Amino acid sequence: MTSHLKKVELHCHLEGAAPPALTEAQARKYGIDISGALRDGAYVWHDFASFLECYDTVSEVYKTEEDYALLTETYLDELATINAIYSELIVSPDHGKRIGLGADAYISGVCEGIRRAKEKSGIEARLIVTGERHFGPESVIAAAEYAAKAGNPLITGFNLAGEERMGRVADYARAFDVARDAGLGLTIHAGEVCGAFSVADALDAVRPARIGHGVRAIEDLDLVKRLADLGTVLEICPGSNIALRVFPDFASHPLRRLKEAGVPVTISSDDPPFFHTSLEREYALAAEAFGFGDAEIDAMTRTAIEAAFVDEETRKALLTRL
Ligand SMILES: Nc1ncnc2[nH]cnc12
Ligand SMILES: [Zn+2]
Repeated sequence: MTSHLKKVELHCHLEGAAPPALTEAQARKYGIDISGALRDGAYVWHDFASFLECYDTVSEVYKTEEDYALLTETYLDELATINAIYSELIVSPDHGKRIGLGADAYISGVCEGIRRAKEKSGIEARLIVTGERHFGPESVIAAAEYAAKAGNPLITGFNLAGEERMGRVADYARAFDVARDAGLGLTIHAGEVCGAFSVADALDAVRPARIGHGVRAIEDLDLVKRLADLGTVLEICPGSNIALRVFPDFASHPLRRLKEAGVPVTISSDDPPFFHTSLEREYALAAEAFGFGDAEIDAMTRTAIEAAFVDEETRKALLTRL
């Protein structure tokens, strides 16, 4: 039982957290046929590439500032009911631009959702702006420049997501220079679809404080030691990894082995309804599938707070609440 534990998540894509019922209502509101991406209350995809397509299709039904406020508020309200005290949401102002809403209105809607949720439950949230590899290096640089110039105190990090098989991390390094110079925390999706080399790439080209997933580092034990020595924090999303068949089952998932090798690990949900999961289930899995006790799970939550992209005052307050 992990329902009583305080929870924190460092890795959740905002549009990836859209509840199917809300997406259905949005599609109806705009007269959009969503049946290719959402059927019988579940998102439809069959591999990583079709998951990314489904994700982009779902994103299309969130169109206005208020749609984004509602989506953010809905997700954070749900998190608050399971004892979550902090969430970092991965957001794509680029998407706001693509749909004609504009990056500022997109972010402003998300911030309004954060404000509403915090007013009700006290839940804290911050935003990690992401570039998407499959839209190319120039769009990733533009996302970093937007994040750097926004001057929005809730934007505290920069990420690289999307099709991991497209290009190498070095192709996107300039975007991370921009983000680093602006004082943003850095994290990169790596070692999810591609093997250990992509995690090594991330360390060589950017050396981020955190890596999204990173689980396939287990294929190279020297690299695992390097992660442990550097203290690079992994944002591990076991349910996502099983749904995307990165590993065949929880018994072969390396969460425990990475932790025992001294790599700082944390638990997140990634794109919960797409992967038939939730932060609540990920915490339950930590106990039931991986055999961690309450104290070990609390220690991972503490690691997450210590690695969070927040100001020191907020970090201290979160540690006190834990
Ligand atoms: N798990 C994932 N990996 C890469 N890009 C993503 N975008 C949304 N979810 C993602
Ligand atoms: Zn992700």
